[in-house]
Amino acid sequence: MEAEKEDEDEASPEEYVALSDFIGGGSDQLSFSSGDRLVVHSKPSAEWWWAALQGVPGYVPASYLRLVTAEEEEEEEEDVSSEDPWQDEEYFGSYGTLRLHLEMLSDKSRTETYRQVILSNSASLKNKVVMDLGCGTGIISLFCAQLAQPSVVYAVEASSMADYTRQLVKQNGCEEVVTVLQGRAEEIELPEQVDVLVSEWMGNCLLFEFMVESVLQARDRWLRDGGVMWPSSAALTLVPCQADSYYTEKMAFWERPYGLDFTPLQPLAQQEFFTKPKFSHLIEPDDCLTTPCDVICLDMYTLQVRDLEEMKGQFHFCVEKSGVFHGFTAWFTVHFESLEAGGAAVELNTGPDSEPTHWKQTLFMLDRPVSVCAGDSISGSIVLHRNPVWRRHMTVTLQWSINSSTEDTDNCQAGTKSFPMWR
Ligand SMILES: NC(=[NH2+])NCCC[C@H]1O[C@@H](n2cnc3c(N)ncnc32)[C@H](O)[C@@H]1O
Repeated sequence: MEAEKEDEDEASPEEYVALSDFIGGGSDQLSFSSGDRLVVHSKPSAEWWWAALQGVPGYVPASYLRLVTAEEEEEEEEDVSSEDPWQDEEYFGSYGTLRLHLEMLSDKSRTETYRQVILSNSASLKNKVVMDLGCGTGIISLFCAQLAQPSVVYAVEASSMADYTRQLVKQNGCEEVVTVLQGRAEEIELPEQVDVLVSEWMGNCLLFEFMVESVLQARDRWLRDGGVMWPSSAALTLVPCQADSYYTEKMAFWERPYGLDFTPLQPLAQQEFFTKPKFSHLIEPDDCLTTPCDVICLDMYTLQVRDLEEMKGQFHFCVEKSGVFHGFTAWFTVHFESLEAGGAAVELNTGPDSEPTHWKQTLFMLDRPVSVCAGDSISGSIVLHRNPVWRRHMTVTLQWSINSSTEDTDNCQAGTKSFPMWR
């Protein structure tokens, strides 16, 4: 085994494709997005390999990578446009493994909220027909069968996880109520319309992955008139914020490392660390410079797929305390209306004042921080522009202007920046 390993270390570089996103911890780990191509130079251990992404070297977790086959390389020579704009192979491939399901099931705030929705609507769910879109391991369908008496739950799952979901349904004695259908929700056939369409479709910054498109198509095809969407509505919330520790870690670091001046690297640092949003950011409530504001609100009954191409929101923030404006942080809240008229809605809030979730929050760093004072205002707009080619991706464009409250300076600092998520 040893000899073989050494041989591998000497092997010529090989090209691998990333099966899902990875955020590198520590300075020598490489971050990458699902679908990225990495060149693996050496395999010092089974778990961690030394690789490069667009020339930037670092350690990568071997389990996230799949060797690019000779056929794929040939295909690329022939016709690069053969790439699936939905990247379904990588997307459903990653959901065919346990890693993401474990992350979602371990997220108590998320999973308990869906359990609470079922529990608080238990009586109204009696004899109802339910569709669980993108059921994954089937947790929501199992809650329905365990906590209520629907007549049937159609648990739809496109990835290979569906085979295991059937076993879990049987293992928990729910096969009378829950029917697992493997396939894309846009393509499967249900035997009947549904009274309730429940799904956990929210991605980073609410929309990344654009699974919401599948939910809208299923709504238009399978939700009966008067049927209920869970979630019923969604809101993207934004706040101008400080991000001093992140700024220090990625930018200020280069000022005096070990007494040396490394500032010529700062343009590189800005490009590498501040060009894309930082997802899984945890903002402290104290980092908020103003009261957060809902900038985009989605009504799941009226939202149309065409609306997803470009969603815009305006904002006008009043700075409540002096500090450094490093960027904006975004998160989302979804609401589940009660099946009973007038009943209380259930809310899942992924913001800093709620229990942390696996989504955490998303940080958009400005190129240069700006000092602001209480009384200043930060006005502008946010545009979520869906990627016309890569249909699960989008670009978030923020435009802002800062109006200083102190009369003597009429400096109205303005700026705009576009952040790809992730292509
Ligand atoms: N909240 C999210 N961002 N992701 C959590 C739910 C994702 C689950 O839905 C499945 N899934 C996603 N899209 C679809 C689809 N169109 N049809 C069936 N299953 C799907 C996917 O395979 C995974 O098991």
